Amino acid sequence: MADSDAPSGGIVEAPKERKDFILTLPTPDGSSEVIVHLQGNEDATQPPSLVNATKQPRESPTPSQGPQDLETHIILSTGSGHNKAAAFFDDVLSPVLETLGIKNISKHTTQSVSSILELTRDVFLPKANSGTPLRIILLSGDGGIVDLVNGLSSQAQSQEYIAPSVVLLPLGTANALYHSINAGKKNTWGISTLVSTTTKPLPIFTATFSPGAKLLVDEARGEEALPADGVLHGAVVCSWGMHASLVADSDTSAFRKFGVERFKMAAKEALYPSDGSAPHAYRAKVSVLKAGEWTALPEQEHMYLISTLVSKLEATFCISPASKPLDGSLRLVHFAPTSGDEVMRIMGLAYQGGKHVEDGKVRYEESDGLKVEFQEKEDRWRRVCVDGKIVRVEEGGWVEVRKGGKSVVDVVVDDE
Ligand SMILES: Nc1ncnc2c1ncn2[C@@H]1O[C@H](COP(=O)(O)OP(=O)(O)OP(=O)(O)O)[C@@H](O)[C@H]1O
Repeated sequence: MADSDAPSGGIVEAPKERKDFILTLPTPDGSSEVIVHLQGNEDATQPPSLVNATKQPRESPTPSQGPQDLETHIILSTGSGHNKAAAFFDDVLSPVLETLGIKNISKHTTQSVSSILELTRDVFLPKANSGTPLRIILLSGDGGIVDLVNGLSSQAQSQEYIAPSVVLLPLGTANALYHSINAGKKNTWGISTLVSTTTKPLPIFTATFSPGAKLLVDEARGEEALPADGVLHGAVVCSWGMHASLVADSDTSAFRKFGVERFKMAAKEALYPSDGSAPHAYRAKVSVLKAGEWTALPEQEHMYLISTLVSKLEATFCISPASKPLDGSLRLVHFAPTSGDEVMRIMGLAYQGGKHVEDGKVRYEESDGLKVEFQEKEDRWRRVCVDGKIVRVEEGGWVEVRKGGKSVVDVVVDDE
């Protein structure tokens, strides 16, 4: 999408150009290198295809430092994005791994919405707790990583706990974490990190909900209890107001097939109600935590409220330009109710490298936490988004977000 006329809600029209690119990866034993030739998709939001992967001896072999000795798992999240994880594995990843000589990988294919959480609790957590270093290659969107984080946080970690290393391959819709970690770099779809040995702890936040809050599942047809302590962990954003409503309203299989367009479609309905009324003004007492002190915002009504650990919500949608990859800072982005056109204008600035934060209507600041005490009667205005998951809070309830919490996974990043 042309930057200047981007609609709100995180929508990008893909550039219609095809670009080939070549990656050179050392084999884990250091003796050879693999030349991976990929053909970019015309639609840049869709994964590339493999032209070929060829191996050649290295001019000066380096001693083995690669990740070949680690127990490695691959997760294919078949419900993510355009449902391309399994095809990407077969057509691209599997031949590349084979040429690299990386074998003995356990492959897990999701069968349901809870597959990653169950796998994490049943397999990864016990291994990590017993001190086994794990490498997990994750083909999913942000939902996969948040399931890993919550699964690994579901019980106390042992003294021997070793945080699994996670290689992120962005096969979801928005892939906010991946695009934020790799901001300013060429999108290699994570292939460049397959043999990296550099890892960084993944910063997280905790969102604590008032009793009775429920996780909405199955296109909001069902609901599940939250963990007993009411805590969800996130690595991307916690939001309420317009952003959470757009994510929730467009999380149906009917909308999902449109990719990132789904947010735009939901935005039209939310910002221009068919009865001609103004967009909903979300009512709550909102407080911000800084240096141990809570301060209430002067506004009682809100439109947009996000607490974010990342800079980008999509490849080109920069919600927090001051956030640096994996720096652990939490930032608030907020504005009060306004017209649909104004929301479109402000959100359009986010596509211009995050210029919305310079707009007089937008509050943008670093904080240590956020508390929302809801003053809404209708359920639909009390929906909170944690990294794409939707939690409905009870009437009179609240959510409190705080940065920090024990990092339970390390993210594999490009070796320098
Ligand atoms: N086989 C499956 N059946 C049902 N649900 C699935 C299946 N595989 C994955 N899912 C669910 O689909 C959702 C995919 O979320 P994920 O965040 O990975 O992708 P996304 O929403 O397209 O991307 P993003 O969050 O980056 O926009 C998750 O809730 C996941 O549990």
